[in-house]
Amino acid sequence: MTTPENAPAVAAGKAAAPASAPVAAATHAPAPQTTPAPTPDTGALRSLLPVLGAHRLTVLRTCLAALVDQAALVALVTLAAHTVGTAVIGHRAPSAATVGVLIGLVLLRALATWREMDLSHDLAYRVLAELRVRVFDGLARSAPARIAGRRSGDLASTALGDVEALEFFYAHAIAQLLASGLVFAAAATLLGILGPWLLLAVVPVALLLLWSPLLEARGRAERGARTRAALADLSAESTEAVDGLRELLAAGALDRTRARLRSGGRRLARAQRAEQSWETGAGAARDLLVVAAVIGVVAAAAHAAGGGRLDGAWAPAAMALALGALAPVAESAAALGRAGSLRAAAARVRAAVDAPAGAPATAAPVPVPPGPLGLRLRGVRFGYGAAPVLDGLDLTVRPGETVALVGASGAGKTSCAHLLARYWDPQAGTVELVPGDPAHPVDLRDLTEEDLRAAVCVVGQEAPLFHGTLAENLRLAAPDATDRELAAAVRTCGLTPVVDALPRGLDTPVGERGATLSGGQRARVALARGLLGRPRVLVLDETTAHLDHRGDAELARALAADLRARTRTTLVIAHRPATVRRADRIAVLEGGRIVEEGTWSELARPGTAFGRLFSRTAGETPEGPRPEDAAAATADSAPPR
Ligand SMILES: Nc1ncnc2c1ncn2[C@@H]1O[C@H](COP(=O)(O)OP(=O)(O)OP(=O)(O)O)[C@@H](O)[C@H]1O
Repeated sequence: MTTPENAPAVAAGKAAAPASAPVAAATHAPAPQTTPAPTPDTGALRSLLPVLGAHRLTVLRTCLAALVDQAALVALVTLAAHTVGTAVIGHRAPSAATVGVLIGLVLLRALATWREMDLSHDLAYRVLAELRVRVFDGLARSAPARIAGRRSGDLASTALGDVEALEFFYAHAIAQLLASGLVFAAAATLLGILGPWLLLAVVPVALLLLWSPLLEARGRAERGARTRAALADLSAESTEAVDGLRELLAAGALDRTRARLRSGGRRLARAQRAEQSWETGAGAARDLLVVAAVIGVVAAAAHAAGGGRLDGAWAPAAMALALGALAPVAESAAALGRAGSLRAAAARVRAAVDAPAGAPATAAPVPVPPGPLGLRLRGVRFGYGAAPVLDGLDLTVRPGETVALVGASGAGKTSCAHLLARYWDPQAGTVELVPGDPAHPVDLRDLTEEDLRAAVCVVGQEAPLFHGTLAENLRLAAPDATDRELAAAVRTCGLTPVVDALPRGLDTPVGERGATLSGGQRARVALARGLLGRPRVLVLDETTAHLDHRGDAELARALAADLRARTRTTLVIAHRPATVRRADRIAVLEGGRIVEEGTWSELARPGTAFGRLFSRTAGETPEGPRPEDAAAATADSAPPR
């Protein structure tokens, strides 16, 4: 199971990082963070090969086209050289049949090249499209465990850049290797028939060519890993800079950001340069080897022809045959080398594809009991690192009840909400839904994802909206919601004036992340979105923190008046006293467990943890709220229960 401790390491496909550190990485960290180049993973490319399984026929056709392409070339140059040799030595013009075969080979080669390119790219793009979805599935399955501590640009880099980099491997390397092996075997056999001694120049060079990528594999993998890491950092840095442009501008930090981008760009350029220089050098070395082999064949063939052991017309043909056989081997060696440098990309993709589920699916799901549902956390222990955030937490919210969960900042309230949404599983204890008959609770781990999402809805403070219309955003969790239901949710959440003021009402695009709405309006949309799914358990994590006191009170009134409120169970996480005061009961979280429970009047006494909390966090004594809270609470003439 993915635990908060191991998730980031699993995610990055690299050595484990301290689990508590990563949260800050998602923000606009002032200091540049660089992704360490992961250790090259020898099996990464191989492990992605099964993805080709669904495209066996295309793989076969691609290999066949590559084989015809390479064989046609070798046959063409060999026959052409033999024709020239015959013309020079035997003074015989080529026959019409020879010319016909030469023309046929040219056409066949052109056709095969086109077909091979077409098929291999079709195969590669289909495989990449599938891999992208698998990467997304892996990220979704393991979120937020996996994405905690990873920067969104880094994730985008995996989902797009790393997958894209593998195009070469799928489009060229595989078919190339297979075809060049077969063509070389055939050409070498022919050379052996012409004169076994010719093989002495060709076979050692072929072996050397194929051995060279293995020799330099480690170095290549390390250089490739450095490039992928630099690319991921630059992608993360750029994404964060664009996302936080306003904040950077306001903080006067644009120059520093520019400097960071420049330094990231230079780091990437250095890494790419190092790869490129090596590639160029290795290419030159391969060319030298091929030329040396061809010269060897020419010398041996000339010697044999002079000694009458070889028909002179075959001497140029032997040279062409050697060249034709070795050139694809050299290309395969280049492909193998390049594949080595793709191992880092493959490792990152594999880490995403194979990411363990943050909340593994159950093998034997149980149904959610009908009727109102309460919730219960029993003996829950949970933490992100060595130290637990929640330790032996017990909390029960009865069906239909509204409980306010309060605690100092960092006490673990949001962690409770995340356990209820099953973003994580507790390390000990259980999180349960409890029906009217408390003897038959169901553990969240025994529910299907679908049932859980239908029963429990967690609305956070920063629920982002998506690019699209307001209606599309509202229907996120309930795509089949009718216009009437939409209008009702809009009314309940006090969005009617907002919708009326929009140029196209509910069909108005809200901009990326809901940029055209205010924070309070976004919070209302998030709540309406949650209500449309008709959850039986609603968890509001500082959902109304962006609203003013009046808005908060209005929303509470509307929620209480909502027909389903009688059966809906609500856990409210809030700092605002007026919000807390409306709850039926208050639970105080301190030191990882619930230390006090009771109504406002029971707890609002000096000397209680609740009293200490509110005098500290709200500048208010528990005996009496501040004037504005008192006003809001009074205005709230219809407390929920
Ligand atoms: N993904 C995470 N990785 C590591 N540590 C985390 C993560 N999320 C929260 N924490 C830590 O867990 C502790 C509890 O955080 P949590 O968000 O649950 O507190 P909270 O009571 O909701 O705080 P607040 O009232 O400020 O929102 C904090 O110390 C926080 O730094």
